[in-house]
Amino acid sequence: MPSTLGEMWASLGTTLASFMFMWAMIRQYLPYDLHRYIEKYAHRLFSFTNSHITISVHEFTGDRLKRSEAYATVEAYLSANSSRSAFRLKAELGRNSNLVLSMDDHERLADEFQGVRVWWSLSKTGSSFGSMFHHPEPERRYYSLAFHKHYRELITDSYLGYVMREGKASRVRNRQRKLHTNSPGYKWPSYKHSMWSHIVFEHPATFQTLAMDPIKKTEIVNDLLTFSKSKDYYTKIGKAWKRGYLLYGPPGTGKSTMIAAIAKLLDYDVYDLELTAVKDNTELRKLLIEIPNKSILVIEDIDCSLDLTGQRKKKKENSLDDDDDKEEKKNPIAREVKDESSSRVTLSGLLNFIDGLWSACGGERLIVFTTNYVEKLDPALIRRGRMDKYIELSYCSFEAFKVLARNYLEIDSHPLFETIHQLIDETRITPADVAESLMPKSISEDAETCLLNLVQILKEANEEATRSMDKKEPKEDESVKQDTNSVY
Ligand SMILES: Nc1ncnc2c1ncn2[C@@H]1O[C@H](COP(=O)(O)OP(=O)(O)OP(=O)(O)O)[C@@H](O)[C@H]1O
Ligand SMILES: [Mg+2]
Repeated sequence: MPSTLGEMWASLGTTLASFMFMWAMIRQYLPYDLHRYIEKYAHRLFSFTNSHITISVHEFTGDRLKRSEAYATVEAYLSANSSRSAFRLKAELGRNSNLVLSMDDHERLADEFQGVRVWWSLSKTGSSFGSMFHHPEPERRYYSLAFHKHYRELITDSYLGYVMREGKASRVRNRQRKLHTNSPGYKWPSYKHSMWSHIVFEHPATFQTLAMDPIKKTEIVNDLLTFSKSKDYYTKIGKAWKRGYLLYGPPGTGKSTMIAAIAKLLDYDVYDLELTAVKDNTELRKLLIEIPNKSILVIEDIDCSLDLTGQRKKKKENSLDDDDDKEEKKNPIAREVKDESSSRVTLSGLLNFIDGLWSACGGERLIVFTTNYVEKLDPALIRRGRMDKYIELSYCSFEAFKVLARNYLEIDSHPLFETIHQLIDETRITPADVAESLMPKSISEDAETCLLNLVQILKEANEEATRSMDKKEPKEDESVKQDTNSVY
């Protein structure tokens, strides 16, 4: 008898799942009012007779701003099962260029947990095309889980937890690191349009290949690893789980390279925020909400991204005889176009973004600013608490050179190392320049030729520096200033 009852429930479940599947297909082609009407009465009718429960997991939540983590996790969990039993699958590129399969729209599949059968289906509402009856509605996907009401507790208490755990593990296994950037131009963001667009991030830099003082390097690596394991600690001290890094130093000293190395070390995604493309503070907040955990938010060259002090605007407002202002007054359309194209992100908006209330949504997040001119930054932006760690990337030391020699020439020692040691200590040369001269320019060039190349460049740079020092001797203050800002 129990087996007959079991079979009956199973067949009822299958019928119900088939019905839901058919309905999801049909409703796309019906006018919006009609399918809402049918659904309303169908639900009422089913609630009298239905012995099954359905749980939906929608793709977008939180006022439709953010893709639901639960949805992505269910998708990952089902992807492992779907490749075995679903008939229509979609494929996406996963880690190491492997294809990851998941069920396609309007597909369904059965799963079993502790001898209980459940049914998953993927449905879609809305469509990108309009019809003669209605306007196009944005597409929204959702998974439905159907099971017999007899197993309510088992499914809600155990099965869903199991799906989440398995799904998360599968996401980690198949995850590919991505480089995201904010995409301007979506005036009316919709369900389909994320505020960010991305590509797969395969930067080869690691901390091993990064040329810098080894003690400083170990300290940074330890700091990062401690951060990534400190969830409980941050909760205990009542602080949002995030950390700010300010990387500063002359161009070509490895700031961007270090960001790539951090992403690799922690297996985080990179969100490269182009501040000048952000329309205003509201858009900035939306961008922040979309950034998931385990990510690095990067704002490069923060000193030239925007006029963050707001002073330029004030100055402009005051100077009525400014040519541009006159032009704008004469031509209101020109002003409008200018307003549209220029960003209205303010310093206070950015500070709120970093450590205001909004910054606490999500966790395990690094915020990295880079600049060539740390002294130009507003102190409010880089005070402790906002930027927790300042890292100076400077000119190439002998230790850093040794790392580059290992990377580029695969050597740990050479008779020329001593000469290079002496010269490099007296010269201000960036790791980028050293790297360039160490790179063989043809297949016939061996390590010695490359090292001689470097010796030559170091000597030239030294002579050049002495010459310019001689010239500028009388204006000592100015020369020091220029040296710190020099561009190689
Ligand atoms: N510390 C370093 N270790 C290893 N390679 C480096 C280092 N610094 C620079 N390089 C090499 O020089 C190139 C330029 O470096 P990178 O883009 O990281 O400099 P940056 O400090 O970000 O410069 P900018 O201030 O102009 O953005 C890199 O592609 C890398 O090959
Ligand atoms: Mg850079």
